[in-house]
Parts: sequence; C-alpha cells; structure tokens
Amino acid sequence: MSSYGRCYTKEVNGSSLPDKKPTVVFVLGGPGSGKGTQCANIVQHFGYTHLSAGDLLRAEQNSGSENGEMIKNMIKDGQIVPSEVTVKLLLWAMEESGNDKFLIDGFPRNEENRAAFESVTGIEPEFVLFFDCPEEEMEKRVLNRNQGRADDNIESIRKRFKVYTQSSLPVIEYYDSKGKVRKIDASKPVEEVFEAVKEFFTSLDDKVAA
Ligand SMILES: Nc1ncnc2c1ncn2[C@@H]1O[C@H](COP(=O)(O)OP(=O)(O)OP(=O)(O)O)[C@@H](O)[C@H]1O
Ligand SMILES: Nc1ccn([C@@H]2O[C@H](COP(=O)(O)O)[C@@H](O)[C@H]2O)c(=O)n1
Ligand SMILES: [Mg+2]
Repeated sequence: MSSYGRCYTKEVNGSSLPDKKPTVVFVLGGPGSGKGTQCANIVQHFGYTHLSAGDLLRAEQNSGSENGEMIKNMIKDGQIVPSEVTVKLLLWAMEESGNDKFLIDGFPRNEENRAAFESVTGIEPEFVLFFDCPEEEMEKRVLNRNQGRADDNIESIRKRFKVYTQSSLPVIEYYDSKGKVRKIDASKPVEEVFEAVKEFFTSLDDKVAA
C-alpha cells in the first residue's frame, strides 16, 4: 500500500484528486435485503469493484488491528463503527483496486458516515441503489444465511433493525431529497431483482457513452 487513500482524498500533501473522479454507487438497504447478492451480479455484468463496508470491517477485525476488539463488539451489537475507521478502509480498498467504478455496499450507514466520506473525498454518489424489503423477509433471510456471521442471530438482528431504522433510513431519505435514490423491490426472487437493478446500470452506461 503506497499511502492512505492518497488518490481519493480531496487534498493530501498538496496533491489533488485524479483528473477523473471515480464513479461511486452507494448500495443501501436493511440487513439481509440482498445487497451483497446483487453486487456480485453487478460486478459480473458492469465491471464495478464491490466494496462491502461490513466485509472490510470484518477483515480488519481479523487482521490483529488495534481496532479489532472494538469492531468485534460493535458488529455483535449492530452498532456503527466510527467513520474514521471505515472511511480509511474504503479509501485503501479503492486505491488498491486500480478501478474507477465502485459499488460501496452498506455505506453510508449514518449521517456521520455520509458527511465524513463527502468531506474527505469530495465524491458524490452517481446514485443510491436502495433495496427495499419487509423486515420479516429480511429476518428470515439472515437467520438462514449460514455464513457463520457473529451478528446473524435474533438478538443482534433486532439491534441491527433498530439502528437501520433510526440511523440508516434518514441517510436514504437525505439522498431521496436530492433525487439520487433508485428504489428496488427486494422482496422478489434474486433474478427478478437483478432485472430491475440492470436497468439502472444500463441507463448509467448509456449516459456515460452519450
Ligand atoms: N431476492 C432474494 N430472495 C431470497 N433470498 C435472497 C435474495 N437475495 C438474497 N437472498 C439471500 O438472503 C441472504 C442475505 O443476502 P445478502 O447477504 O446478499 O444480504 P445483505 O443485504 O448483504 O445483508 P447484510 O446487510 O446483513 O450484509 C443470503 O443468504 C442470500 O442468499
Ligand atoms: N458503514 C458500516 C457498515 C457496517 N458496519 C458494521 O458492520 C456490521 C455488518 O455490516 P453488513 O453491511 O455486512 O451487514 C454492521 O451491523 C455494523 O456493525 C459499520 O459499522 N459501518
Ligand atoms: Mg452484505
């Protein structure tokens, strides 16, 4: 790693952003709404790099980092890790990827995340993909996920739903007020959800090509 997010910070050591700002799509929705599942499909079809904030935090937790214990406790409790930690991990991953098109999944999760990313990078998302799904369906999916996640248990899930409603939905509403939200009915089967997702990315490709 050459430096901490050097390319994607507004100004570090007097150097500014690369000529062309990266394309960023934020992927939001409740726990188990299908963000990770659909991001894998988008990567295959549209050449984006998928960065899941939760996955980056879990990797940091397991890396022996000084923040490991704090991250572990906050994830178990469904709490949102301070932006200072998460934005740094995202910037490292963006720089390391060598790509200029990113799906940022599960971020920004609260107003602090949103403001920190914007002030550090100056990047505005192209749009926000919002997976809208009823809580009962999300709960069922998370409890059946079987990926060994420490927060896929009923106690943690209830806390995550509460944090989602109190802290994450207001961020979606903020972007909605700016006309940036592209809402998807995420309760449908995976293939049908992807058909709806595809339309937004095809439109963006057409806009870029025009
Ligand atoms: N449309 C769908 N219909 C039924 N099951 C689905 C659908 N989309 C995803 N799933 C399943 O639901 C579970 C949760 O999906 P996924 O991990 O993609 O959600 P997520 O939004 O990334 O959740 P989290 O925020 O907890 O990381 C997985 O087991 C996945 O296979
Ligand atoms: N911006 C974020 C994203 C995630 N977290 C923590 O990770 C947990 C799991 O996230 P998933 O997206 O993989 O479900 C989440 O509940 C938070 O504890 C975070 O702090 N900040
Ligand atoms: Mg996920």
